[in-house]
Amino acid sequence: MSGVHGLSEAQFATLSEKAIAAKEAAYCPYSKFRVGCALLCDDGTWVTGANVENASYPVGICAERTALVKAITEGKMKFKAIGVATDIVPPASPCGMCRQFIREFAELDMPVIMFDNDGNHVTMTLEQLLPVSFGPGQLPT
Ligand SMILES: O=c1ccn([C@H]2C[C@H](O)[C@@H](CO)O2)c(=O)[nH]1
Ligand SMILES: [Zn+2]
Repeated sequence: MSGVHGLSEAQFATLSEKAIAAKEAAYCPYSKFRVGCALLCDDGTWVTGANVENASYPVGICAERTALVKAITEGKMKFKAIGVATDIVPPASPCGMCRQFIREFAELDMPVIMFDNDGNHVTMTLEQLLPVSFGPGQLPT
């Protein structure tokens, strides 16, 4: 496949647009740190999410897990890429909890594409972000 990180040029452009647009839905009155996430599902559909904070701070949820919970509960279980957008430079990367959450549902070579506020991006595979990871395959059947 031609294009960027295994995605077509059009898919990459849409991932960027959707992750950046998803920031608008953030509920982050405490941190004021908006995060948007877009998932490209393997059926070609898209799911987005944003961070949703809480007056009891630890109860808040990150954009990545919001998007994944939406997708999984819509029956979308496989993903080609995940895009994460923030308002900072250089781009933020998913927190440890989200890396493990993504690990449950993604191949280790799935690209995690992080967009900054200057129109630049950094791509890492899930395995690069979470090496020597623990996943469903390690549990006895
Ligand atoms: O990759 C990240 C990093 C942080 N946050 C959220 C959590 C919290 O609402 C705010 C500040 O940490 O940003 C995300 O959603 N994703
Ligand atoms: Zn997180």
